[in-house]
Amino acid sequence: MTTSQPIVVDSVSVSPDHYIDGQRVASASRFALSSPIDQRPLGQVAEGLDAHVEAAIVAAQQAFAAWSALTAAERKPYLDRFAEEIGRRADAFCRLESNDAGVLLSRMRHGVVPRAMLNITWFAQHALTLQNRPIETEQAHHIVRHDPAGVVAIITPWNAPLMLSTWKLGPALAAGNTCILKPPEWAPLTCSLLAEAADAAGLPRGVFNVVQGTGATTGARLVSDPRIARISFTGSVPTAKWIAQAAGANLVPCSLELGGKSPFIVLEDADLDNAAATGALMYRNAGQVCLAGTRLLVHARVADRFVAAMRGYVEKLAIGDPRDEATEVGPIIHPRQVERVQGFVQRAVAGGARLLWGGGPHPFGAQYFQPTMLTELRQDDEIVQNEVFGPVLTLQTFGSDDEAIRLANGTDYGLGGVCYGATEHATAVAQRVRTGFIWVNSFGIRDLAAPFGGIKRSGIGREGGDWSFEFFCDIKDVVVPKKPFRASFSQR
Ligand SMILES: NC(=O)C1=CN([C@@H]2O[C@H](COP(=O)(O)OP(=O)(O)OC[C@H]3O[C@@H](n4cnc5c(N)ncnc54)[C@H](O)[C@@H]3O)[C@@H](O)[C@H]2O)C=CC1
Ligand SMILES: O=Cc1ccc(S(=O)(=O)O)cc1
Repeated sequence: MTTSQPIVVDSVSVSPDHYIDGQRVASASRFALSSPIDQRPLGQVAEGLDAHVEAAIVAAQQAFAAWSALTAAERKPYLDRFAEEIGRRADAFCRLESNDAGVLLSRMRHGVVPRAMLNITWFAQHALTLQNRPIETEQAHHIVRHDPAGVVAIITPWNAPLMLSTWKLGPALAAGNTCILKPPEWAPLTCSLLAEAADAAGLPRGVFNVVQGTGATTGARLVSDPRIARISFTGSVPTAKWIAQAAGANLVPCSLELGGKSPFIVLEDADLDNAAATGALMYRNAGQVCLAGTRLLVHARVADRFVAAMRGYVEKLAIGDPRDEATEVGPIIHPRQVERVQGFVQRAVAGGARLLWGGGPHPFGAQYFQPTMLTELRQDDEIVQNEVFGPVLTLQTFGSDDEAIRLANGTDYGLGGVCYGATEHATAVAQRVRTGFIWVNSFGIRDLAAPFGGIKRSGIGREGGDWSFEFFCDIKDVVVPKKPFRASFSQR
């Protein structure tokens, strides 16, 4: 089948086809893509059928022999070139993701594209440290090897497709695996451009493959295949449960980075203005950020002052077209998500919650929603317990540290958290919150060497630094005795 006409978005062209074994592959079946900015149609994207998934697995298996045989040092120049080719296309990446996912163009430029490049180069560099970690004991010399696992399936969500795909691809490829990326169907374009960058960088064919398609068909087929050695998934809890079952059927390790309902604690001794400014940041990406602190827990004695300060910041937020440099909050990804967000708010209000601000659609357009804050809530309310994944926060008050921690830990999620207060006090409270990470008097400080991931319903496993490689590698201990070994049944 001949390749398809490119999709052209804001003068940027990108292929809507798969990328398998170094070739663009069209599909007889396609799905429609539209922009969250203004609901205009962007084009038709290839839907991965069984034959495409099969071809990608075969290509990745064939490429594995040569790619895995290279040393990390030999793979590094390929990956550095891959990052360079991403950088060369920076403007195109920014425009595509702003148009298909609704991410701010300014954030793409200053945050996401540099981070995507670092996701590739940092892990290529870190891989060099893996093969030289002997363990010496009196008895033996242990050579601890990090061997590539095989063909890796990478499944990513729509809220940060470029960042999250490269966050997985970087370590997976640096470890010597070959990869099949299944991009999010609501925002598939930057993943397609990644294939172009990989191609230009000269990554050997089959090392990196992209199979577009919906989750229930293409994604499900991919993760159910026993030839897949690892599944790395970021997305929702229901999908994670499905994937974990498919992985379990084949005994394939899977890494699951899921949603959150992270507490944002404001202690009585907090710098309230700073805390309020950070609070307003939780509306970034229209609240479609897994790690946002969406449950404001504020000491009762400072709650009024905190709310007044935060209201001041929220009222100034510029809501609009994400391509406009001045915009701070863009659209919600899909009409279905807008409905979902509105439903959460309506049910909360019907159940007795009070709106502090927002609560409905924003006049800028059909997929824009007002930054919203609800209060007068019970801990078991739906809106307190469930991830909205939209610009909707809740506010509860507390009277003691113990109560703050009880509320903070009182959901099934455990991804992140934020704690504002006098540094020593806030640090002590933060350490009692049961999550995978928590920021003290700050938000969003990240280092690729640090572990990232959640507990409870927020996921299984950690990404970042050594943790990524522990997942993507088969770790092997080669034990070489220091003294001549002689078999004996009495040996301990
Ligand atoms: N912990 C983290 O780092 C992050 C978590 N998320 C979570 O992701 C969710 C939003 O993303 P969505 O795209 O709505 O999630 P989703 O779970 O519906 O989809 C995520 C990806 O999984 C694919 N998929 C769906 N069903 C599948 C199946 N049966 N087999 C294989 N693949 C399948 C989709 O096509 C998509 O590529 C939110 O709940 C959010 O919290 C989002 C970003 C980061
Ligand atoms: O929404 C998911 C998400 C967003 C950001 C990051 S990171 O902190 O930049 O690594 C991870 C996951």
